[in-house]
Amino acid sequence: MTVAAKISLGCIADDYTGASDLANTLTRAGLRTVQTIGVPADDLALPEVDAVVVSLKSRSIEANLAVSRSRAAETWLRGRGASHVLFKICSTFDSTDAGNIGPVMDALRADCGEAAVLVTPAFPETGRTVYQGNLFVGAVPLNESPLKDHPLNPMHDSNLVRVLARQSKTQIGLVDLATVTRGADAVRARLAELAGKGIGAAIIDAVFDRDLETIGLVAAQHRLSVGASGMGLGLARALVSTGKVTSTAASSEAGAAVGGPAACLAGSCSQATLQQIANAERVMPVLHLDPDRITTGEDEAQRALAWAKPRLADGPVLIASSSTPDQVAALQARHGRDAAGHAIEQAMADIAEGLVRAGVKRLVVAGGETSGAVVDRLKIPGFLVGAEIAAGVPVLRAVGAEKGDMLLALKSGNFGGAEFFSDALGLMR
Ligand SMILES: Nc1ncnc2c1ncn2[C@@H]1O[C@H](COP(=O)(O)OP(=O)(O)OP(=O)(O)O)[C@@H](O)[C@H]1O
Ligand SMILES: O=C(O)[C@@H](O)C(=O)CO
Repeated sequence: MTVAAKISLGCIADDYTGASDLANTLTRAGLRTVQTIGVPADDLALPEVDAVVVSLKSRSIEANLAVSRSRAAETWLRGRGASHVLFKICSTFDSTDAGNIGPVMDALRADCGEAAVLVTPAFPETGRTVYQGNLFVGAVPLNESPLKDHPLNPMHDSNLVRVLARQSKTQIGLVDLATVTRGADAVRARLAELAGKGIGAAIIDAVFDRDLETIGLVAAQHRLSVGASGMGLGLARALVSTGKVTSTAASSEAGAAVGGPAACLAGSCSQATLQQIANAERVMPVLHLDPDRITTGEDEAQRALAWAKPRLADGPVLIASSSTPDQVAALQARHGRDAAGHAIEQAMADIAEGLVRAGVKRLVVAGGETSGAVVDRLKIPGFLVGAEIAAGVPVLRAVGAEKGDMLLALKSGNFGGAEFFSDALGLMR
């Protein structure tokens, strides 16, 4: 990839929707940003940028693989001059006791020799706040939120000091809100105190964007941080306010229209996505896939494509595998969690491939794993960031794609308003 100047910020995201969420935040904060799919090939030509977000699909894979892929991304980013690397995780800390946040953090920390790493999934714009190390999703603790029913990583403990300690080899400390409120020097002093005790990482509280700005000022002087888009916001604002980045991100190229047929795919089973699908039924044809048939190897993708193709000329369509938590649990009990998830992701990728072959140029995908499967199948190497559809979800313009110009929106399961699908298509011309 041609990145002419040294980049100011390197980011490794553990899924593709999370990467576009972060790329969106960095762009809005003024950093010229590109999102790449995996570690870029040497011949991928991209514009000069301040930040690169390397998207991995490493959230729910085996921890060893997540570590080796993250390390490869880190090597690439540091090789392009990134003195700070942000490991972007989910704002709801999606992971299991086996990882992958702890193992990846431990490996990256060892590689760069960081004494104590700041960690926060806070992203106040989407209702994710951290207080006394406990993550809140809106008004409720993580373990009472819909994340308790996540198909791949159900979250049953809201205390992130405990959650991360179960995954990491180092001890985990806390930098509390009272310290953050006293400012960057107080945070630095607390971090030094923790490092002095051999504590290698700390969950840091944040409730408002101003907390993230304080955190960003401290983190930017370190080599590594772990967090969601809020940490990105803090780092980006620190880079701009200290004059390390002087550019202003504005990519008119990313916003140019592509025309052509449009379609939406939903593999997320989050409460937000279920509501968005129900609302979409009022404005576009919706096909509900049969997850049992997919998991037993029936060709649901062909049925979906036969249904969609004749409708594309009349306007957008939506194809969804999404089910309620009870139905998801029942399917997983019959077929196994990973087998069911994988089969459905591959069916979604088959459908996306068929739709693009049929001329679709504008594609909205709901769900991180689902987006990963789709983007991989379409062999898209990277994205430029366009308009913001909803907090954490930008319009993306594919760069270097075999199929030419395409616009995509990759929606994290829980993001977006009730009319997300029509909101997205309204901005993807
Ligand atoms: N009806 C279903 N029953 C069981 N699993 C399903 C069903 N529909 C989709 N899945 C699987 O559930 C998982 C959903 O994960 P995905 O990351 O796509 O959405 P999400 O977790 O809501 O989004 P995000 O990671 O962005 O928060 C995928 O593996 C998908 O294949
Ligand atoms: O941080 C978030 O919540 C999202 O960007 C995400 O990673 C969901 O997959």
